[in-house]
Amino acid sequence: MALYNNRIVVKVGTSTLTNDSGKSDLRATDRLVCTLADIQNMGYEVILVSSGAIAVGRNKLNMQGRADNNTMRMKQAAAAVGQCSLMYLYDKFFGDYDKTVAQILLNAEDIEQEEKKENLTNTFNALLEMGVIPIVNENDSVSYTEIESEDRLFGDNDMLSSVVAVLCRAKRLVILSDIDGFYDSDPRLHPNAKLIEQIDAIDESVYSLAGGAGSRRGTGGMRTKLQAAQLATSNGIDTIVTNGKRPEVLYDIVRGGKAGTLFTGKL
Ligand SMILES: Nc1ncnc2c1ncn2[C@@H]1O[C@H](COP(=O)(O)OP(=O)(O)O)[C@@H](O)[C@H]1O
Ligand SMILES: N[C@@H](CCC(=O)OP(=O)(O)O)C(=O)O
Repeated sequence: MALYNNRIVVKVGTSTLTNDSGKSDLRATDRLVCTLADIQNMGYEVILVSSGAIAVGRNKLNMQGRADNNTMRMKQAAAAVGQCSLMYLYDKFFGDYDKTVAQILLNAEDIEQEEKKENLTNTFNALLEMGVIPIVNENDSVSYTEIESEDRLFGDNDMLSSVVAVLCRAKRLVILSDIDGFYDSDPRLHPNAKLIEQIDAIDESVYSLAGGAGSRRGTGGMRTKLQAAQLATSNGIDTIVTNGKRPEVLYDIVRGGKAGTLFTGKL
């Protein structure tokens, strides 16, 4: 089935939305929101997949010092609180640019069942038709796949964003990270690492260049981004990994320009 040429899915990670002390990075969030609102004004349909619920919730609950900080129940509790705060912030910032947002929380089962999948697609399409910006996250409080595991198909918001892009038949998926793109080795460990501008086939040799998460706040690292890119590109969706600290590159990206690393879509 054909892709929607003007539809774009943007995924943003915790490391872009929060600072080193775990608090919301308001300037980064506002700049991202402004760019997305502007892109929508230019005639594009925008879906945002946003992480950050656990980090924001932990901060709000002052959980940093707790010994049980990392237990599943505490992470899920933090997500329940943080998801509220995150959406409050998005609603407020997008509202400043005259935009309406919607919250969609998903689990793997929601995509696996044909009927649920169809309902979900209809909801996305109806929202986009009305000019609403859907904001998606995994429903962390009832499912722990992405909190717990980096290897599951649905195990990370990188993968979730790819699943959403396929479901909504978006032309492009942009994964905003805390780094400029995909390098020939992890730049945090190898300072001479070189950015790869374009990858046309994601095979074992590409996977062998990817390492794990860079910050305490990020999860998955480049490996989950490659898995996400593999699913999206095999459905014809161009996938771009670039730095969330410069959301303005999205203006170029929607027009087909280069930024970060492009994984070319093919059917
Ligand atoms: N080949 C690679 N190229 C770029 N970054 C890599 C590579 N291998 C591992 N990484 C790490 O992946 C991190 C980005 O992923 P992650 O920590 O999950 O953050 P986020 O979810 O915010 O994108 C980078 O900061 C980097 O340290
Ligand atoms: N669903 C979790 C995020 C999990 C995740 O994939 O995080 P990240 O690596 O920052 O994109 C949350 O909202 O905290």
